[in-house]
Amino acid sequence: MVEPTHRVTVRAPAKINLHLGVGGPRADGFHPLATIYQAVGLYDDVTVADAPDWSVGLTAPIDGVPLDDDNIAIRAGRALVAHHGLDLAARITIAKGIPVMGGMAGGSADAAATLLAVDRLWDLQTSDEDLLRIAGELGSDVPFALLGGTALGTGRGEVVTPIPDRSSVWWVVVLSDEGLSTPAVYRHFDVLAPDAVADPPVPQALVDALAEGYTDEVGALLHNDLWPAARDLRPDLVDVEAQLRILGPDGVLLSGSGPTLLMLYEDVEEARSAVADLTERGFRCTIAPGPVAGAHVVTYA
Ligand SMILES: C[C@](O)(CO)[C@H](O)COP(=O)(O)OP(=O)(O)OC[C@H]1O[C@@H](n2ccc(N)nc2=O)[C@H](O)[C@@H]1O
Ligand SMILES: Nc1ncnc2c1ncn2[C@@H]1O[C@H](COP(=O)(O)OP(=O)(O)OP(=O)(O)O)[C@@H](O)[C@H]1O
Repeated sequence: MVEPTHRVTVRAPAKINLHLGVGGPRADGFHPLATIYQAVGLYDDVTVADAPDWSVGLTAPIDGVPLDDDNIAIRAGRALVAHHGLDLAARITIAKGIPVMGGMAGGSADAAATLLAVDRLWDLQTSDEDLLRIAGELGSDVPFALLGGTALGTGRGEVVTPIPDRSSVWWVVVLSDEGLSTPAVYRHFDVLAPDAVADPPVPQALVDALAEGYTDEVGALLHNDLWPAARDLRPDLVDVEAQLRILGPDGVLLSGSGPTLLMLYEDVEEARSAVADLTERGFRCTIAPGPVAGAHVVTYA
């Protein structure tokens, strides 16, 4: 008789920040945030299978993704097993669809996917509260990758509250050949904004526009406090941003800590023609819908 394969695959989305309000650094070095997250349709698929030891691999090699204990997916797997006081291990395989070091939280998506996959693999029945807490300990963006949809993020980004979003939009994701380091962007933010407030305000007008599904207003209200720091570190982004605005999208935005840039479209045909135009001019870009679901099981065997 053939032994059953014990294997679970979880899909987790990329995120963008429709609003990223950043305050001055706290005593622990992290920055207080008031952010509106949205999950968008670029995904990593994470498969976990019983194994004698923890290990991680990619379905295709990608520079910049560690394949040792530094990989956040292994840290997530170990953390959940330790939480339950168990001595179990898994082989983790990641199929990456989210750009690496693009400010779209690819590593965070892998951590969230691994938490859910490991929970299901061994039927650990972790409560949502515990999963979100462990996620927050792994990284500021990880809880949102579990939640998906559109949400308010506070604290250092790890405290997430779903908000109503009746918009249904298309993002043209304009990639960069080189990544940007998140800590470096935050450090430069501190230089540029030494008087940043301790408590950045919730962007109520954007919250209301999302609840009503008014894409035009959402486009006009997109905002990222890290943009001045990112464009200082990567001056080439200034010209790219200007070229994107000329195409007349409903909005343009730096994704998280960058360097990925985003164009907002309500109409998918307009988004497609922007991609065709930009591709012809040598840009690397793709389309992603938003909002989409958070981490979810796709296969169980
Ligand atoms: C830029 C964003 O993606 C916006 O959602 C996040 O703020 C970054 O989230 P993340 O990559 O999950 O960040 P973490 O892994 O928690 O922290 C990485 C580093 O980013 C900086 N960091 C992150 C979050 C935050 N609120 N303040 C910070 O200063 C710190 O230097 C920290 O050492
Ligand atoms: N599973 C993983 N996938 C990608 N990067 C990982 C992973 N585990 C650890 N890392 C490390 O995390 C760093 C950030 O990678 P990631 O692709 O998550 O960046 P990002 O999308 O800019 O993140 P964020 O938007 O959360 O700041 C990389 O330099 C890489 O060394």
